[in-house]
Amino acid sequence: MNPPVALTIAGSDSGGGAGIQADLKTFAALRVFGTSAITALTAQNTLGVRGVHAAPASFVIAQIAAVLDDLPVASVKTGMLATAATVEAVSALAAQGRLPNLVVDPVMVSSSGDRLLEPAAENAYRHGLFPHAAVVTPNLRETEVLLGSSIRDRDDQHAAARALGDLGAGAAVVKGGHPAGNEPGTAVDVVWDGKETYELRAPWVDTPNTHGTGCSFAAATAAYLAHGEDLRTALASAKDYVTKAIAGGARWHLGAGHGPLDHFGWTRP
Ligand SMILES: Nc1ncnc2c1ncn2[C@@H]1O[C@H](COP(=O)(O)OP(=O)(O)O)[C@@H](O)[C@H]1O
Ligand SMILES: Cc1ncc(COP(=O)(O)O)c(N)n1
Repeated sequence: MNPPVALTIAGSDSGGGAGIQADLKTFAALRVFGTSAITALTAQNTLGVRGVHAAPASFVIAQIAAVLDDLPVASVKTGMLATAATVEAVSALAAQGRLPNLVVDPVMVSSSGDRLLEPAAENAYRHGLFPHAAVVTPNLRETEVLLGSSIRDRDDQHAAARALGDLGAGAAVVKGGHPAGNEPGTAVDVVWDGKETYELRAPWVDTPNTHGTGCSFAAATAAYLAHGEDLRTALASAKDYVTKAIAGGARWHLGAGHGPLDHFGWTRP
């Protein structure tokens, strides 16, 4: 029997914690056959990004087309798209309806603080890609950049999720994995589902090992959509999966910086 197939369009993290590597591990852990189109190589580890080498947008599209022309892709996730040209080219494919169940994680900056997106690409996200997404999943900082407003508390986080929805995505999640928006002890993400906002809540895990949390949450959402779950269920399942992977990663020490997550439950007691 065939497994469901998902496609990730993202950057490579040589350190194995985020990007394409996190996405393919997440897909495999959730029993989805993963395919990939690589937008950029990064020379990266848990401490930071040493270099970025972006692929030409035309070759990103060539990879996507090769996958779509042959395999039954049920959902698509975008991560680091690196350049405005790539955001625009992927948006054009999405506009043709070729990217089903599209989860857009608008990666801009790594957890180590390094830029992963040309500033010129921000507008292409707002007006090009977002209108074709089933769901967009920015973190607090990315949301502030995209909306040009600051998020100081939970009310702001709810208003921001709604404002992102106004840009045309089917749904929006403002992830709260960064302390500013969090009540102590809880990781709160706010979802706008097209009608109302609600919260995804999970226990806060006290750990430096959060490299790849956003990638893994978005990839898990795409994986559950590929399994046929509706969006609300897929987001709840993805939140549960990423929380467990973070809790697992808190039990190991890989690298001297922000370490990776435990995608396969290897550290489970
Ligand atoms: N230390 C943590 N404990 C529990 N959940 C976390 C923690 N850090 C992040 N999360 C969760 O991981 C997911 C990814 O969020 P976030 O880290 O904000 O994304 P990004 O990696 O894009 O910055 C969200 O569901 C968020 O609430
Ligand atoms: C290639 C690549 N893509 C994405 C991220 C963001 O990582 P995070 O999920 O921690 O925000 C990263 N550091 N590197």
